Amino acid sequence: MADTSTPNATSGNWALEARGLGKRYRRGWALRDCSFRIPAGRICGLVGPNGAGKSTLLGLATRQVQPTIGDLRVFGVPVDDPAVLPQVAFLGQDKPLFKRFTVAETLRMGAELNPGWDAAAAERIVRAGNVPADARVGTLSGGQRTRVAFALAFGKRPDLLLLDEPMSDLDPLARDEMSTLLMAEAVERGTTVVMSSHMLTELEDMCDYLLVVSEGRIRMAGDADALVPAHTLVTGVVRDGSLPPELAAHTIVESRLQGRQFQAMIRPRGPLPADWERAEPSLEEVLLAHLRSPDAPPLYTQGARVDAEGTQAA
Ligand SMILES: Nc1ncnc2c1ncn2[C@@H]1O[C@H](COP(=O)(O)OP(=O)(O)OP(=O)(O)O)[C@@H](O)[C@H]1O
Repeated sequence: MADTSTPNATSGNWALEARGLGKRYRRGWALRDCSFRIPAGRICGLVGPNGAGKSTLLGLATRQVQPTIGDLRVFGVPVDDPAVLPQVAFLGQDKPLFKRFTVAETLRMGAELNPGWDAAAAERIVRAGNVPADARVGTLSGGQRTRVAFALAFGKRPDLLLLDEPMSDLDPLARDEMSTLLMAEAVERGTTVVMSSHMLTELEDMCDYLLVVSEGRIRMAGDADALVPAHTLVTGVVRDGSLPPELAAHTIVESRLQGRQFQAMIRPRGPLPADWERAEPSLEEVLLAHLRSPDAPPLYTQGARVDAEGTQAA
C-alpha cells in the first residue's frame, strides 16, 4: 500500500477534503451533504450507479462545476485557489483534445502549458501504443485518443490525478498497462489518484481507498482494507417465513429470503448466533450490496469522516 505521507503534497495530508459539499441543478440535488477525506498518496475508487453524482464530484474538484454549498479543499487549500491548478490533472469521459492537432503537436502543447512537463513519460505512453506522432487526433481510434489523453495527464506530473471512467474504451492490454502505470505513479511519486469506474474487479485490483456514492450522498468512505472486513455475509434457516429478529441487533446492508433460508450482508455489532453460517465477503460483494441498497446506513473508516460544521444544506 502506498505511503500516505507524500513528499509532493506539501500542503496537507488530505488530497481531498469535503465539508457539507453539495451541488444543486435545476432538476434537484446532484450531490448533497458530502463530507469526506481522501488521504494523499492513495488510489481511490469512486463508485456508484449511473447518475449517482461521481462526475459532479470530479467536476467540483476540477472547478468545472461550482458548488451550491459547502467547502472542498485540495491538499488543504480551497479548490478555487489558483495554487491548486498546477497540482491537479483531470481526464474526463469525453477526453477533450484538439482534433486538428497531431499527436506530436498535442504533446508540445502539454509542454508549453505545464512548467513541470515530463516529456519522456508522455512520449513513452504514446509510443507504447504505437500511436503515430504525425497522426491528427481526429483520425485516431477512441482507445488511441484515450492513450494520448493519458499521456497529457501523466506528462503534467500532477500531485492529484482525477480520472472519470478512464479505461472504458481501452482494450484489455492497454487497460492492464494503464493500471500498472497508475499504481507505479502512486507508489513512486506519491501521486494521489481518484478514479471513477463501473468495473468492480478493476477497482478491487487497483484501489486501496474507496468512496461510494449513491443518489448524491456518500455511502461508504475509507480504506478498502477496513471497509470490507467490517462486513459479514450470514446465512441461516428461516423459522416462521420472515427474517430472524436477531438480525436487527446488527447493521443490515442487504437481506433476502430464499425459500427456507435467509441471506444478509451485515455489519455485526456483537456476537452472531451459532447456527448462522458466516463468510467474509469480497470487495465486489460489499460494493454490490451497497449499490443495491442505497438506504443502508453509511460507513466511514477512521479519518475518512469530517464534520461539516458551519454548513447547512438549503
Ligand atoms: N449540467 C447538468 N445539469 C443538470 N443536471 C445535471 C447536470 N450534470 C449532471 N446532472 C444530474 O446530476 C446527477 C448526477 O450526475 P453525474 O453525471 O454526476 O452522475 P455520475 O455518477 O457521474 O453518472 P454516470 O455513471 O452515468 O456517469 C444526475 O441526475 C444528472 O442528471
